[in-house]
Amino acid sequence: MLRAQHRTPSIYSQDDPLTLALRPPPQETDAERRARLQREANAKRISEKIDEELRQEREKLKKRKSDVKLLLLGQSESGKSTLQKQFQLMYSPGSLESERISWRIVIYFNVLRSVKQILSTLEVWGDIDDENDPLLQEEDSPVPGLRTPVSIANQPSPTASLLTPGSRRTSQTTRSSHTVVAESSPKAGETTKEKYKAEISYLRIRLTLLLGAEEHLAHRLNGGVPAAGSGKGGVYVRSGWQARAVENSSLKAQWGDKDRGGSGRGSFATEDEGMDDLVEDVATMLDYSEKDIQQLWSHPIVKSLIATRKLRLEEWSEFFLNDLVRITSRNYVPSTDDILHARIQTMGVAEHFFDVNIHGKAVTWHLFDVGGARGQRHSWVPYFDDANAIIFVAPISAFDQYLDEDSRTNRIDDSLQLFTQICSNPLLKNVHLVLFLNKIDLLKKKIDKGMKVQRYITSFGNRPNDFESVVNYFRAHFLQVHRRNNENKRVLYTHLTSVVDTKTTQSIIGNVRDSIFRGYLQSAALV
Ligand SMILES: Nc1nc2c(ncn2[C@@H]2O[C@H](COP(=O)(O)OP(=O)(O)OP(=O)(O)O)[C@@H](O)[C@H]2O)c(=O)[nH]1
Ligand SMILES: [Mg+2]
Repeated sequence: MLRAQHRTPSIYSQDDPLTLALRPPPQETDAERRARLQREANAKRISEKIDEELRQEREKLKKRKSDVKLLLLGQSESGKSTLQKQFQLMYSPGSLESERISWRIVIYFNVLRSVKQILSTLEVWGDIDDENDPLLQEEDSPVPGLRTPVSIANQPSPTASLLTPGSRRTSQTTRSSHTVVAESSPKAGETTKEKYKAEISYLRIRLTLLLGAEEHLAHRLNGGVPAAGSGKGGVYVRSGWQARAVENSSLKAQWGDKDRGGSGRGSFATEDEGMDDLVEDVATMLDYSEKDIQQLWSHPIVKSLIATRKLRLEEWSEFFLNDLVRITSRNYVPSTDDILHARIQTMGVAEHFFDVNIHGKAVTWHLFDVGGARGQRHSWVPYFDDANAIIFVAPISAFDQYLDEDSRTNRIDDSLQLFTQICSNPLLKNVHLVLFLNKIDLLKKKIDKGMKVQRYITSFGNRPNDFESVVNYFRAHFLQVHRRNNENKRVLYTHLTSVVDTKTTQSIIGNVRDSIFRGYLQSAALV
């Protein structure tokens, strides 16, 4: 049999070294030949698969070139993820809907953290002796953790601090306008403080078990991996956690959640049992503990500590603690407002896609929501070179706050420094730039409460301490940073925002979308 006749003719010359190398061995047996042909066929299939993948990748890349890439940048807690949720609500409401239930774990975690924070502050209060206790004496007194006020200086360079320390040390205390009122009179021989102490100890004991769950929730949210450089608490989530939680829930539903009754009160579900068991346990315990948390939250001592700013809860604590009956109810489903107020740090960079229809043209937008803590900022850079637009989010309510990562740095100072770096970065010089001066609702509240900007930022001087003057003052500093780092004469689009406010934020998003899209069409030379 002349098998050689059936060989595929070589495209290489007989002298070609490759042909020589690939030439079958001279004394090849039938079995060897079959094995060799099988190997060659396999290799060909793999090679074709790789070629196809490369082709698809090229196609994808080509397609992605025409997509809009929008980065949300800013320090931690500035409101980037909240803004991303508003985009999601506007352009992909179905996906937010499917994630809705998975937000329970974050909201429960936020509630438990707040309760824990209240109790740990009360522990310190309990140690103060009566004579020096301002809560019982109604005297003004300095607050622990006092910091030096800062002065916005005139030197916006990428590295220098934009806020330099002032000389005066100032108390952060405001005189309490609240009088401590006991709910019932002390028993014979008992002082008001003793009575309060007894009430708090009682609540502390009753809440011990519930608070034990906080650590488990944190562990679950973190995925068991502690985050370095992510600031206070270090509880963060990586991209796609909601989808994983939803997947987990539907798996549970599919399998009938057989062992639900197994984890008794007081023992938390272990990691292997899935996310639902833990969340359901916490939900049940919250339902049981609602009255105790309510009592703690409305306790005169807690109210007084808040009024005198000795207890400084997180911004979102009040939102949840004021609505405990609803949140602790057994059938609780987070509302959209709850989701917008829920707080969990972002780790790394989370990419979200939306198809945006504008003037009859559908364009895919990639929204990159980054972790803003100092230890996270290095992960932004790989996304700079093909970004089309940036929304820089700066919380201007933060004039009295300091970074969790560095308690000496005023948060407005940090925002100004970061904005300087973004404006002056050569990789970003052609990027469409939008500035959100965010958290204006909280700024209004602080000013209405009588907080003085000058107390924290000395260069504010004797300007009127009203909302408009404060906003103008901060806006002027951001505009100055932009002007001094604007060789390309690019426009800066500025908006005053409160991104938890859906109505106004969505109208601003529409505005931003149009301006980004105009720039995009021009650069893509489509108009
Ligand atoms: N009242 C109010 N709260 C806001 C506003 N913007 C954001 N928040 C809240 O501030 C908290 C922090 O917001 P996030 O969106 O998580 O902050 P982030 O910039 O993503 O923070 P990182 O992920 O750590 O970088 C959340 O509880 C939000 O609900 C606002 O304009 N007003
Ligand atoms: Mg975030």
